[in-house]
Amino acid sequence: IPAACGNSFVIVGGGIAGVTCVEQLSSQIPSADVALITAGPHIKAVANYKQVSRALEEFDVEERPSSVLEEKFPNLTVIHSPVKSLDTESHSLETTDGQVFGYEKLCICSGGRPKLLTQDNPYVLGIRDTDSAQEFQKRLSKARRIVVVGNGGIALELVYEVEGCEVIWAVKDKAIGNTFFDAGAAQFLIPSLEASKPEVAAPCKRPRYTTEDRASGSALGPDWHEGIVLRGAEQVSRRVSVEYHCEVEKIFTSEELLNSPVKSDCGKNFPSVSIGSWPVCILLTNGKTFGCDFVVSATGVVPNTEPFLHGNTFAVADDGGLRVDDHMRTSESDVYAAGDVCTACWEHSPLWQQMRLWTQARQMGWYAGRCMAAHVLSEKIELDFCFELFSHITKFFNYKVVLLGKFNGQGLGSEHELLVRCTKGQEYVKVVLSNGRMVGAVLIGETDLEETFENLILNQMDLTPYGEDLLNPNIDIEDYFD
Ligand SMILES: Cc1cc2nc3c(=O)[nH]c(=O)nc-3n(C[C@H](O)[C@H](O)[C@H](O)COP(=O)(O)OP(=O)(O)OC[C@H]3O[C@@H](n4cnc5c(N)ncnc54)[C@H](O)[C@@H]3O)c2cc1C
Ligand SMILES: NC(=O)C1=CN([C@@H]2O[C@H](COP(=O)(O)OP(=O)(O)OC[C@H]3O[C@@H](n4cnc5c(N)ncnc54)[C@H](OP(=O)(O)O)[C@@H]3O)[C@@H](O)[C@H]2O)C=CC1
Repeated sequence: IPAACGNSFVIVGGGIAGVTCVEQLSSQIPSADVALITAGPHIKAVANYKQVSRALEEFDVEERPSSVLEEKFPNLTVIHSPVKSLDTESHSLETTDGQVFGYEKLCICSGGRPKLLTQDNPYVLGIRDTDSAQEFQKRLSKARRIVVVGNGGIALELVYEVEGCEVIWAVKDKAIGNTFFDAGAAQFLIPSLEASKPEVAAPCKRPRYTTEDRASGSALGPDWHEGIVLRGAEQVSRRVSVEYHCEVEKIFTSEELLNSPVKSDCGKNFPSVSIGSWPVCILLTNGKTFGCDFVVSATGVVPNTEPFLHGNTFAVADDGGLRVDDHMRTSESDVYAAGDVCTACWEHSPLWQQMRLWTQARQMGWYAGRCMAAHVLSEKIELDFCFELFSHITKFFNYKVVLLGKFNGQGLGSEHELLVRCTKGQEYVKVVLSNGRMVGAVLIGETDLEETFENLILNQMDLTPYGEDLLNPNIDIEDYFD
């Protein structure tokens, strides 16, 4: 092993968490030597950052050459090579191209990878980065029917965006979108799946993930599908059938199918299709079988700790993430972690929970950078305000979606009540109250309520006297609480 060259700070991962961490550290201690080691040729950076309210933020994400970052921070070196191994005892790591780096403080921001239903099945795809999105697009262009498994963010986006191909959507739950909302919101959204998609009026400001871009390894993010054509081989618009309350029993390739007992079932639901015409067939736990061109496994992510962290004794959470404390420190000394790779294991604010999202990757990266700087400068630092209240803005089925606090009553058991207001095709507003105080909200559509509700959640005012008037559309709630 060549002698390790010493860097004060090393950050692994050029996604949003890693890059934000680098930016924060380099701004706070401009004289510090910082190395960013990342597997892909590009880095991801936050652009057009906008603080929508105290807790809500919006930003675009740009894929940039690393030289842009190096020009901005002269003491930064970016290395494009995957980390192969880490030795926390000697405070050094080695990349696959044989370079060895020492560190005073290290931050691991290696993200996550799709948690696939099954490994090594060529008919089961996951979507994570530019490469996997391109592979999906290529396969889709020749597909007549796909099966999407999973009920979270990627599935919600795909079933709405894919055209020219029949989509069978298999969900474990009794309603769609269970990671983001409840059955009421799902009912509000379902008609959008049956209607045709509205024309997109304004072009997307964010960079498109074109086929020229090589994979960066970083996760895709907001609007990733707007840069690519998600069209199958058929001349039909969107056609989605939802299979509720089921999981995958088995996935058969056509060869396996020829000798399998489910052979006669396959095609039962679609009698006009001969069994042999599909390359793969999926058997669901509700007893139905579907032949299809391929299966999309949109079944979540696993933190990216393999294989380079082997040989160390990191404490790992149940979800596979590196456990971090309220200063983003892992269990290994001088090693921090941020973004999808880590699991927040401090005692959470009653209104916050971790979700592996773009915003949290930025916030954690930024806070980890601050903590690393504070620790070398022997300064005190307290958990940042951004971990007080969970907040997320996104878009599903072309509706603006805002989630605040315990938006699904997470962890509240039966100790909560719900107020709901819904206007079909326009808005869905749900408020979660606990002991008369607002603890969460789901706002779908242009409700304009996010700032007021955020304040009501943060100030924990007793709302009992207002009763259902809280959602009375004839009362201007903003004035009410001024
Ligand atoms: C299809 C899709 C759509 C999404 N849409 C949204 C959305 O609309 N809103 C939202 O909030 N979130 C969304 N997300 C989630 C969001 O993209 C992630 O939470 C976020 O990008 C995580 O950032 P990260 O920096 O932790 O990890 P990543 O972006 O995954 O970055 C990890 C980095 O580590 C590098 N790396 C990995 N292993 C090594 C190694 N051994 N050595 C060196 N480098 C390594 C990778 O190359 C990469 O640069 C989406 C995710 C996907 C997949
Ligand atoms: N607009 C946005 O905010 C978007 C965010 N993302 C983020 O990107 C990441 C990846 O997205 P995605 O893959 O959709 O992950 P999610 O975590 O959002 O959703 C995964 C879904 O798959 C279900 N699931 C897990 N295992 C199985 C299984 N074996 N069979 C059937 N269903 C299963 C989960 O159910 P259960 O929860 O019951 O385990 C859950 O409904 C997530 O962090 C997500 O938050 C992605 C796209 C858009």
